[in-house]
Amino acid sequence: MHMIDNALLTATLSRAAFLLVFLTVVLSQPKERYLWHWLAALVGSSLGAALMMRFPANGEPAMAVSLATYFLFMISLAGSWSGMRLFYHRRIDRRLLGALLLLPLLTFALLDLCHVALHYRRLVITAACVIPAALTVFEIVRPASERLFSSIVVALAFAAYTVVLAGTSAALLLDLAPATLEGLNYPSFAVDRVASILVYFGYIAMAGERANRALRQQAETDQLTGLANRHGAQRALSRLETARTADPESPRAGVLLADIDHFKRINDTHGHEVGDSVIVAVAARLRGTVRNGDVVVRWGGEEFLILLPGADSAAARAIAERLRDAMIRTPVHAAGHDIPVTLSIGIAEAAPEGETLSATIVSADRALYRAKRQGRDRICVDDAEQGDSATMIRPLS
Ligand SMILES: Nc1nc2c(ncn2[C@@H]2O[C@H](COP(=O)(O)OP(=O)(O)OP(=O)(O)O)[C@@H](O)[C@H]2O)c(=O)[nH]1
Repeated sequence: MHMIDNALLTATLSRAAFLLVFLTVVLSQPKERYLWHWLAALVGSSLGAALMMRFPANGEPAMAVSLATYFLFMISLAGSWSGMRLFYHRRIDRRLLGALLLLPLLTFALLDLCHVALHYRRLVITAACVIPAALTVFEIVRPASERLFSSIVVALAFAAYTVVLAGTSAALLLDLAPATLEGLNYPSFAVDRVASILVYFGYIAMAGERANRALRQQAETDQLTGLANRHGAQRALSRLETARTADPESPRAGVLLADIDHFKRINDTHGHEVGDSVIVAVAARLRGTVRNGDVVVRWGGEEFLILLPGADSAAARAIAERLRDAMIRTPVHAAGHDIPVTLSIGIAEAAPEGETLSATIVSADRALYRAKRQGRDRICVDDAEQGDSATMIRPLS
């Protein structure tokens, strides 16, 4: 057996093993269309490698075998590209996909009819392979809303394919490489061995990384309002806390706890679904009233935490007034009812070198409790600077 046969045989067997693993991944998430494209790509490259074993080392196989083999390799590269587009929620241009698959084969057959030397026919196929390989790299590196760590591995693999294919094309064009299978394939085999492993595992890692992110996002998001939930708030809290600890001169941060007044009555009068709509409307109003860098959290049932990085006490009070006014001015419209909603708000300030943010939230909660006790629809400030050891709770309205 030739060395090239050995190489092809082991490449084919290892591809078949990877394929089996990948198949289980696809079947576990059958709705992810990109996985089916990548599966087609992997099947294409496995069958292509198997068919290539039938190529004579120094000659040319039957035309049908050549075309079938090159078609499978085109499926492999074009499927990688189309799968990558679907992965990033991009539309696939069917005409481009068709051209990537068929144009090289048509050109190869046409050149054969015109008795063009094998050398140049193989050049056409090799050069055509560069396009989908480079496009796949482009789909990964172009700006996207989602950056996945594991995609780097796949991008590197396709960059290697692009370089080797382009290099082989240049060598064929300049007559530097023999058009024999051995001459053409030895450099690409070495790259293919490594790159195919990166691609197979990279695909699985990309799908897994995205699924993990989605799960984490889900766990940290309140499903009713779309705001961060208490669990999700921990990340923002530790980010702010780290910044405060690292820089003793860091700006203050305002902490507000806002609670809908007499919410139980709203539920009892209008029903739980209307109650839900009120919570959603209040969440949207809170989010719409604060700045982009501020953090709004659904802290509990009808309670919201608002973190205002950089806001001193006066700024936090002004924002709390704005929130309270926004609620008073416009009743919430839900299920045909205009429901008046008021908020009680507790404020505390995390001063530089002062208490931790978690402790500040406890202070804001104390101020909120006082606002409730004093009649609701009001703002109270837990102002440590006003007293010595005891904390002053000052109602603002
Ligand atoms: N519809 C709906 N109700 C909720 C949700 N979460 C909590 N609740 C209800 O909110 C009500 C809160 O009642 P309380 O804690 O007594 O507070 P309140 O009626 O707003 O009175 P104060 O806060 O003292 O002004 C409870 O009846 C909870 O069942 C939710 O997601 N949807």
